[in-house]
Amino acid sequence: MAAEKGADHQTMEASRDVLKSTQTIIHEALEKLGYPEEVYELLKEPVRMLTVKIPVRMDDGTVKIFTGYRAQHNDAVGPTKGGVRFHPDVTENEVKALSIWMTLKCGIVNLPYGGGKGGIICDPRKMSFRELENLSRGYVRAISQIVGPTKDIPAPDVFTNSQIMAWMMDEYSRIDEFNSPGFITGKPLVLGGSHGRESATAKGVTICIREAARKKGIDLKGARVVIQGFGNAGSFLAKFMHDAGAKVIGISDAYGALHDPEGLDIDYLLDRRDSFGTVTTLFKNTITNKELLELDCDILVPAAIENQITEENAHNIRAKIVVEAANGPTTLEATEILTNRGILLVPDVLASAGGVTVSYFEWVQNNQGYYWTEEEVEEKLEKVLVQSFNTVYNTSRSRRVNMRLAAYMIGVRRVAEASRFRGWI
Ligand SMILES: NC(=O)C1=CN([C@@H]2O[C@H](COP(=O)(O)OP(=O)(O)OC[C@H]3O[C@@H](n4cnc5c(N)ncnc54)[C@H](O)[C@@H]3O)[C@@H](O)[C@H]2O)C=CC1
Ligand SMILES: O=C(O)CCC(=O)C(=O)O
Repeated sequence: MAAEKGADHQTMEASRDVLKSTQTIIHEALEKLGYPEEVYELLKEPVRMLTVKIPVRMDDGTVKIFTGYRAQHNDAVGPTKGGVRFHPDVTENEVKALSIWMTLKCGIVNLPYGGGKGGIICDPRKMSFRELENLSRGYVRAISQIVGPTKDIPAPDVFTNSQIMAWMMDEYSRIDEFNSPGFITGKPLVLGGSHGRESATAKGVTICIREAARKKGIDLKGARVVIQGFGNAGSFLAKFMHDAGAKVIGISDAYGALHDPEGLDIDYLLDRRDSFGTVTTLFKNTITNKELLELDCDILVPAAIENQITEENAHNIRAKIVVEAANGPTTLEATEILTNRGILLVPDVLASAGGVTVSYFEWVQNNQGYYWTEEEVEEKLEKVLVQSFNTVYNTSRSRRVNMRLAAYMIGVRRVAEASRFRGWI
């Protein structure tokens, strides 16, 4: 019995290894497209992975050594692109998987980039402003040889923001001896940021929710929405859903969740949340993140971290549509369970691509030195995401595969073709 339990545990651990599960779907997508095995061999891991040690003098005078990563999945299509995550649970495999997802996202929304991603094992919620600045600058010094406006362009992700992008841009500009706004995206507007970047991920998710709701015949007005995570993606999304007339009945952060079947006071929560997306600590009547995911609702949006919907809770999900704002929130097994139950799952590599799309717009504006209005940015984003949603949806119907596999087929084809034309495979 004990041995059986051990085996079960191992299977569960494997199903939560985001790199392994991504590799499994890439393999399946390439097989469906008829590519030979060597294409998989090239695409199953990043072509480059740098691990760095970053010494930071802390406010108490001690020196702490942080570990950071930068993964560059594949640059056949163009320079690599993707955010930097500051989180205590960052791992090498997670960063690798995140970089692969960036390649797929860029392929799906048709951006001239490959995928990259970075991460530092740290807890910014427990660090001072000065310590965070030193860590951000130290990271850029450590990875400076492999990044740059035409090589690999970072951006924000979990627990990083426009201030951190500004420090990183300034540090790179010193190393480059040049003012280099195109080195990084998600910057403050005064430093060459783009209108609409801050809310872009949530805008993209909103467009996907709207399109998915149409397909399912759900009216957004009055629809009950649950959102896990109240940071950049989750909080803007709550606002957009509220503005669209939906009822946001549940939200959460790393410490717990809030539920009100009549609809939460989103404006109040937005006003009270801190810069790390924490708000539930202000309340007594909280529920757990686990309970939040299983609430009766029409639309569920995981917008926090990986492996939240698993084979353990997928049977209990009561939403009609699940739209992944977070990267990797649903395991392979859970994807199958939800699909078999007739729940429409809009995958991360499509639903969360609004962020990198407007990052691309920011980079284009930096390169041309001419800036667009918020309306121009929004109009362009709308076009890209509606088209991408329909391409993935139609592929999933015509090839009789779920939306995740359809999205992978579209994303992986682009990088495979670029690698083939370059003569790499
Ligand atoms: N910021 C962006 O432009 C993009 C973000 N994403 C993805 O969206 C997700 C959220 O990212 P952001 O909103 O940018 O991050 P953020 O740092 O602004 O907010 C993160 C939110 O998740 C919560 N959280 C953290 N650890 C948690 C845990 N263990 N359990 C439950 N909640 C937890 C935090 O309390 C916070 O509310 C991530 O998966 C990220 O990779 C995807 C595309 C672009
Ligand atoms: O804006 C970007 O370049 C990347 C955003 C990101 O890291 C993501 O989509 O996961």
